[in-house]
Amino acid sequence: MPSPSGFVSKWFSFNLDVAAPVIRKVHNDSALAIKGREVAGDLSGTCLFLVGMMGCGKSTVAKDISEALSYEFQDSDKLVEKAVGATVAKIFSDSSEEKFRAAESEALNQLSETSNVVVATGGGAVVRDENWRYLKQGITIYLDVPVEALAQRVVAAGLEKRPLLVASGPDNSPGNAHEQALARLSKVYEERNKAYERADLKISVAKIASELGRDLNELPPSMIALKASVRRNAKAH
Ligand SMILES: Nc1ncnc2c1ncn2[C@@H]1O[C@H](COP(=O)(O)OP(=O)(O)O)[C@@H](O)[C@H]1O
Ligand SMILES: O=C(O)C1=C[C@@H](OP(=O)(O)O)[C@@H](O)[C@H](O)C1
Ligand SMILES: [Mg+2]
Repeated sequence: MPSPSGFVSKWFSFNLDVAAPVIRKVHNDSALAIKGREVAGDLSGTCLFLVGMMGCGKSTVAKDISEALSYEFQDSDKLVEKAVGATVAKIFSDSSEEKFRAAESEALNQLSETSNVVVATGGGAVVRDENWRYLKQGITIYLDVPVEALAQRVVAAGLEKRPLLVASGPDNSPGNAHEQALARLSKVYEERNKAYERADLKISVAKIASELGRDLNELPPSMIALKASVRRNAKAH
């Protein structure tokens, strides 16, 4: 039978193991809330636009930032779906990418005239010059995530939601779903890298993970949101 003191120390070490992630989350959430209030004062209503590759976490992280700032959250893909009356995948398959891009530009145009909104843009929003006129009405934040991690996430989430990663016509590309997604994402990244760099602020998720000694995929979105919260003068660089 274990001694009472042995039992007590075992009990506490067990509970610390279980509680550590919870404590970290509570700590992180309250740090985000404090920083949110501070940053919201500086922003005075200026919109934030998150840009970056498919799967980098724009939709997830933008929601956390909006809550911390007491801002509204909008996802340009959702606005496009509402305006067209079809899912992104359906717009691509039944109409064309061009139709999707036109509706995306219109959604960004409307969002650029609002205030107190954090916007998750679609990964391709940075490609059209016209869109930068809208994005630059607010502060743009590039969430940079390595393509290897993007491939894991988009395959896990299901590729059907991201038509650009699904082969059109007979697919003769070698490899499994992960390898195919990785190859397509790498190509898209090559084409868009420079456009993402036009953002006012770049958040390297790999760098945050390495500074915190954490795995890239186990970094809570709220922690990324904390690093991505900006001051008004972020536009100056
Ligand atoms: N920090 C994170 N760590 C691990 N997975 C994440 C993280 N942020 C988002 N994800 C997951 O990655 C996938 C893509 O996220 P999402 O926010 O939709 O990206 P985006 O809008 O940039 O395409 C989702 O399944 C989401 O749950
Ligand atoms: O990179 C792209 O061109 C796209 C990204 C998607 O949004 P997410 O970046 O939220 O996946 C969506 O807008 C559409 O499938 C096209
Ligand atoms: Mg999204």
